[in-house]
Amino acid sequence: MLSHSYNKQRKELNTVICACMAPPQNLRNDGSYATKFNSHSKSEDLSRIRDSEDDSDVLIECRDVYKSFGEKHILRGVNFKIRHGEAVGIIGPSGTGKSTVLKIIAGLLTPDKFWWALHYAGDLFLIEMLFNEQGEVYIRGRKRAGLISDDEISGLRIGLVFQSAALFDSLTVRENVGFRLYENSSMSEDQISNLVTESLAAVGLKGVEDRLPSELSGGMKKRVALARSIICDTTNAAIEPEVLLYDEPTAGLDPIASTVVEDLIRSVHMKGEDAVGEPGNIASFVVVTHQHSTIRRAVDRLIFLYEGKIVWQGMTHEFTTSTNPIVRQFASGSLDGPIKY
Ligand SMILES: Nc1ncnc2c1ncn2[C@@H]1O[C@H](COP(=O)(O)OP(=O)(O)OP(=O)(O)O)[C@@H](O)[C@H]1O
Repeated sequence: MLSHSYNKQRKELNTVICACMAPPQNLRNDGSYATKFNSHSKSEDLSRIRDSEDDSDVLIECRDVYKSFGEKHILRGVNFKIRHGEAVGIIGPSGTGKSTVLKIIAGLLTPDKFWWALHYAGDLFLIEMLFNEQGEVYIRGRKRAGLISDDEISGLRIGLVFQSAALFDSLTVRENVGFRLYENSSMSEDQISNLVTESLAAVGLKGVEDRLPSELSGGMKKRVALARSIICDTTNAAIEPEVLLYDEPTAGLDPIASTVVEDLIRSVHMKGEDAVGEPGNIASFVVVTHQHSTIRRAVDRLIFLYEGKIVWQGMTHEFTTSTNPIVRQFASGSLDGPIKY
């Protein structure tokens, strides 16, 4: 039974949650559902994937993406591809635009090269504005034209798991986890409730369905957010390939809780096995993180963002042996080097 708070606030919350987590549906223009991808074998060499000329397995591509906030030019031509089956980390100094990249991929922000500057000339303030090319985001080879409501983008669900877990305080865990299905599926409350319990079990939580977020620890909240991001409509005929974007999933957690979350992220990936022994349903994932343990444990490939550009890409094991001075300084935490604070 849904709580009074749920019914009272569902309209307002639906607006928010659609922006935060409801990904584009898996419908093609002709109304049919997109088909499943071919899976890569577990032993596939990711460096070969990275260097492959064949782009048929590219799920997301950022091509020369720019983003400014007023006079702050944050992204200055970002290029990378995320392929089916990949586990990718985005790292780099604070304020370099990592979260901004995730929000652009998720459709919460659009790339732009619009900026303004305020000049003072005599008694006058002059505002200078400039529009220019903005770069492009491609989802399975199709250019994203607008924000997340853009119906043209189909065939790939993209979920963003926020650093803060972003649970709705007045809703129970069940309502938080099942929100997307309560709003967008034809499933009964009982069916959704069963799926919620399954999703919670997949992330190692039991018997918390009726609790409010305020009754959970920080680590439990992150797990609930993860359960919310992996729940899917089982009455939907097609299994939708899905990409999850995690924004600093282990920030603020103690080392053991971090390990739990890092393993959970791996477990819901298609190459992993969740807490109840089922294969994960996440095709690829991208993690923004500052934590070395998360870099080592949760991802296979790294993208290093610095001053709005990608300055290094490599496999995780190459990170600590890189001769790139920016990467070396970041990996060692040294105050000496090209990165200035
Ligand atoms: N909506 C916004 N309006 C104005 N400035 C913004 C907005 N979002 C981000 N910024 C600015 O853009 C810059 C990059 O922010 P972003 O959160 O992407 O960095 P980050 O690399 O994820 O940083 P951190 O590692 O500290 O989380 C920061 O200077 C931030 O203040």
